[in-house]
Amino acid sequence: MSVSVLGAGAFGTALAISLAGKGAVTLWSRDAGHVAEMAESRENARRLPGMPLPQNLNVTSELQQAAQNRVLLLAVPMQQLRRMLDAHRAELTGKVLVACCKGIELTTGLGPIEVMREALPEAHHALLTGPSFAADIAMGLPTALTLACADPDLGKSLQQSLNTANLRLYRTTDTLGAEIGGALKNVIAIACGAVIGAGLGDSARAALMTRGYAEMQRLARHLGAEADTLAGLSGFGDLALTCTSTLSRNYRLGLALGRGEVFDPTVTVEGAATAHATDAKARAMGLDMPITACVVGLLDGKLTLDAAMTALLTRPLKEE
Ligand SMILES: NC(=O)C1=CN([C@@H]2O[C@H](COP(=O)(O)OP(=O)(O)OC[C@H]3O[C@@H](n4cnc5c(N)ncnc54)[C@H](O)[C@@H]3O)[C@@H](O)[C@H]2O)C=CC1
Ligand SMILES: O=C(CO)COP(=O)(O)O
Repeated sequence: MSVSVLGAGAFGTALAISLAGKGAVTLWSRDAGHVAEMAESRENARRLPGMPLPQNLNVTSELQQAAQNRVLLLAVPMQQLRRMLDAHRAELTGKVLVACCKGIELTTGLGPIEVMREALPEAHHALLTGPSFAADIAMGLPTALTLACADPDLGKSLQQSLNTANLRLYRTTDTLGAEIGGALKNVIAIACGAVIGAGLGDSARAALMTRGYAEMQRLARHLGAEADTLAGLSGFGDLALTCTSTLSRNYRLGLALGRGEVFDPTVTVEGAATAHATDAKARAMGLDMPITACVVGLLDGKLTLDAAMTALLTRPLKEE
């Protein structure tokens, strides 16, 4: 099955490089200048420098060309997904769309699968998510991800097509659980970065990861996802990676917050919008998500880290 990747950011480029080990791949960017640069240098110097593009990786800014393939990986940030679907409805109708983004849409509270179902019901939908840094994938280092698809037959077929020499795919039909895991781990990673940045120690981080995981499961159960999905790569796996590595942009934003430093606003940090979307959704549902609420307070400058820690440490005592 031939594949195209739409969105030539770090992740899209890394996936295209890995998939090119199996056969021809097309990588689309909306920016013709960027495509010309990549075609000339055989590198995506803007987003994934130092990783050569294999010869059978074709770069294009013509969506019609990329959309000749049936399977399209959508590797744009979560808050851009709907805009992309709306802009290219004609070309994307009837295709197999695999969202590769992590987050909750700010305006609707929906995850990537739900946004695709709403915006383009005339397509087939799946989600690729889990612990992986773009640079690791592009370097050929071993990685395992979750391929979530409600249709079990399509899920099996995508698992075969998208599995590569260094990208091992596990599948699930619980798309909601996979969405929640991938989205919320970024929020908890911001919190973990903040406590480490402020010098509050590894024990505090372990507490936040564990109680953050409880928050993720609470939301998943409330929305009808399978709590077990959260124990897999898309939840626990990605939480472990993102909360402990300075390669993570979400964790680095947290570090900057904890140190009182400014963070580059042009960097893609999915957890910021997702924290706001999740906090609003949890409040509307009457669900207790105190770490997410604290992250929102920190991001908005309405809560100091000291105040956030006091708020978390003085909550009523309860069973684990
Ligand atoms: N970078 C990584 O290591 C990983 C990223 N992801 C996820 O992949 C998604 C994308 O992240 P990155 O590639 O890292 O971001 P990035 O910031 O490197 O690239 C995003 C790309 O999307 C393009 N884009 C933005 N809006 C667009 C639109 N409306 N239409 C077409 N193209 C558009 C931009 O031009 C840019 O090339 C995020 O949801 C992220 O969480 C997942 C796993 C690993
Ligand atoms: O999702 C990722 C790792 O699985 C990448 O993390 P960041 O978006 O925080 O860089």
